[in-house]
Amino acid sequence: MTKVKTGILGATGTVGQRFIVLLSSHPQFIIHSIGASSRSAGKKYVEATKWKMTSDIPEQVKEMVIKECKAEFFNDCDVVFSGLDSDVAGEIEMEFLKADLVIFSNAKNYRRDPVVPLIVPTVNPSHFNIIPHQRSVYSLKKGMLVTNSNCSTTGLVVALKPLQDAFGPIESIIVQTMQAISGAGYPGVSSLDIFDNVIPFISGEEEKIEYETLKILGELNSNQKEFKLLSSTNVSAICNRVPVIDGHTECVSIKFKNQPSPSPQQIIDVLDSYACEAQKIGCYSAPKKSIIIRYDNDRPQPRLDRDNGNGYSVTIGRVRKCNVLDVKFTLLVHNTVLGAAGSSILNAEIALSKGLLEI
Ligand SMILES: NC(=O)C1=CN([C@@H]2O[C@H](COP(=O)(O)OP(=O)(O)OC[C@H]3O[C@@H](n4cnc5c(N)ncnc54)[C@H](OP(=O)(O)O)[C@@H]3O)[C@@H](O)[C@H]2O)C=CC1
Ligand SMILES: N[C@@H](CC(=O)OP(=O)(O)O)C(=O)O
Repeated sequence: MTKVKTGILGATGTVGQRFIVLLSSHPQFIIHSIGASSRSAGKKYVEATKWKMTSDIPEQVKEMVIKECKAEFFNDCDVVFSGLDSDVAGEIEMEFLKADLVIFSNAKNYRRDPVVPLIVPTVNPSHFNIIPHQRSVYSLKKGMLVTNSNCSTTGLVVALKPLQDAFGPIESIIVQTMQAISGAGYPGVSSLDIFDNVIPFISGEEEKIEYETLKILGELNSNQKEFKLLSSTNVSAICNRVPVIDGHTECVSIKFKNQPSPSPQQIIDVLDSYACEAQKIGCYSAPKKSIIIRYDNDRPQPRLDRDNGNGYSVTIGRVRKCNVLDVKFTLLVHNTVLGAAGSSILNAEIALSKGLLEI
């Protein structure tokens, strides 16, 4: 089988390193080109990177020379994954799109764009249907730009999607996050700030969760050209940084529009039996279970549950009645796997199976 040639932008960063690990053993994709800033360009990967993954740098990547993130250097890639800093992602990703390249981005820059889908692979792959329209807007033959969501939003929508499908619209969502340090990139939050501490502010995070949830759980109009955001759902997010390396924990309370609301057991049954499209079509990275339910009172925990489903599952526990809204629970998502690089990769697998990639 011909492997899909992939490029990685921001390959030296936290998300970029996760891309390297996940792609180095991928049966369909091969790492072909890597890019980062001009500080790293021209250097061998092993020399330019402060490697922070628990496995070693894959042999095939160590000696690769980092390129500048210019479309001309990635023209021969079938797919380009972006883990670029959002300060530069906007301009670079647009240059790549206009060069008719295929980009799967982790950055926030185009998530709100009316012709760019915001796709969590285990939730809303139907939003790929906007791609023909995007291609006509930008006069593209084979290129496209697909974003995946903010890492905390990712965990939240995985839990809400099956509930919305089964029980109808969700009227109110209140979510409090406890987000890992790796979410801030490298070197990120200083140890003097985060050790023995909790920081009750992550710039722009609450606004992203409150907006992105409505786009992802919304739908495409029947003409497949416009996203219809959920309009009658209120989302309130409170975000905290905590001294955890990987894995975002979220305490969620929700109220359904339709009353009487489902019981906690009905909620558990629906979450537990959720099978997403990526699983059904047999995508390589799709977890066997998108949602893993834990029944113990003290789970999920980041250290114990973040690698469930190789980091592609969301783990949910403590599902119970809420005395203010209808139901509350705690969830855990791996912020750099399903919350970042893994989502891009699984999105690319879905695009491949939908025939959207020209290889
Ligand atoms: N960490 C996480 O959990 C999540 C991150 N994201 C998003 O993913 C993206 C990457 O995040 P993260 O990996 O944490 O960030 P890092 O700061 O760890 O890495 C940033 C990367 O961008 C590169 N870069 C910086 N400036 C330039 C430039 N001028 N030109 C080209 N490349 C440049 C860096 O290269 P160099 O090493 O050469 O400086 C590095 O490879 C961000 O947009 C972030 O918001 C999304 C979801 C979760
Ligand atoms: N802000 C997130 C990570 C991130 O970069 O998010 P986004 O891709 O939405 O900017 C965190 O700190 O955990």
